[in-house]
Amino acid sequence: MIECEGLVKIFKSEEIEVVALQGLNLSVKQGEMMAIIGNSGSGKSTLLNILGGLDRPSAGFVKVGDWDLLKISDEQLVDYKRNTVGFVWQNNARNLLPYLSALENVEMPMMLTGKVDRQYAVQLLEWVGLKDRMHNKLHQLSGGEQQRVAIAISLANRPKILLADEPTGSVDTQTSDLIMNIFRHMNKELGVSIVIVTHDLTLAGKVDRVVAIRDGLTSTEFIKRNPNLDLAANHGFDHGSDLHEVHEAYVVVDRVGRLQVPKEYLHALSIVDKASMEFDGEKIIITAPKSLEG
Ligand SMILES: Nc1ncnc2c1ncn2[C@@H]1O[C@H](COP(=O)(O)OP(=O)(O)OP(=O)(O)O)[C@@H](O)[C@H]1O
Repeated sequence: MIECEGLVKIFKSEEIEVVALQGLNLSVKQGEMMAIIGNSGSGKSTLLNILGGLDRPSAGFVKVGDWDLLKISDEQLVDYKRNTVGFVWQNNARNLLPYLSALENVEMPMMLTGKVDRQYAVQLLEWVGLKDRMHNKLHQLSGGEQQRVAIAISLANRPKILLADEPTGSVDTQTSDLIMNIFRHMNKELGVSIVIVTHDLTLAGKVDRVVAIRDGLTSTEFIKRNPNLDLAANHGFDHGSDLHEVHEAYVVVDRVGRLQVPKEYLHALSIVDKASMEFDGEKIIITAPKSLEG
């Protein structure tokens, strides 16, 4: 569904050039629900904005469904944004119209594509638990309820992928759990792929696969050991828990064999620009460069 290879994004201004993504690889399957984690500035939002068609990649390869996002025309991009991807932001004011009711808000994107389907709009609001409130104006709803309307809106045009940037960033733990359950339900019910960007490890623990981004590259991949642990996630897997408790961690190796060694490891061994590497038949051992004079 999503294929990124060697994806590069450079932001240029008069004084500086920032390489936000420096050859990132990522693959997401149809129907998968996964999370992307990373520190502030690691490139998460940049990646999501490219996948959402809000920003153009600089180089590399990125395909979503049938669309090649490097080659897509401006006209096709409008179609892509309306029909292929849905977006949920932390600050939901971006997709909501305060003077309209919840139902009218969900029908708005449908109107833009000329395909209003009231029954489906009501169904979406039922799935997010707001059927009883559908005729309320947005300002009559709480922040958490508005976020749930935003999820219904993002799915109005039946996108194949839902992109969520810190979707639970400004709600309490209870609402955050509710929102994650809604995502899971939508994922199962509609088969929509869901990519959640977050720096909340508790939240990341509730999906099957987590990919960590470091310095604009995918560095580590965590895969759930036992999907049935979902149950555990809902009952007590909570604050302070570490992703490692339910996920197996893997370092990402790209097609040509590159992998990213964590900075702290390199620092601990005073490895700066080169290292020695040995293979003992079972393990690959990386050490500080062995002196040639030795
Ligand atoms: N429009 C822009 N112009 C210049 N630099 C940018 C722009 N957008 C992002 N950057 C830079 O690109 C890098 C990646 O930023 P990005 O917002 O993708 O990180 P992030 O992982 O989403 O961080 P956060 O969790 O804080 O949102 C940062 O160094 C950031 O300063």
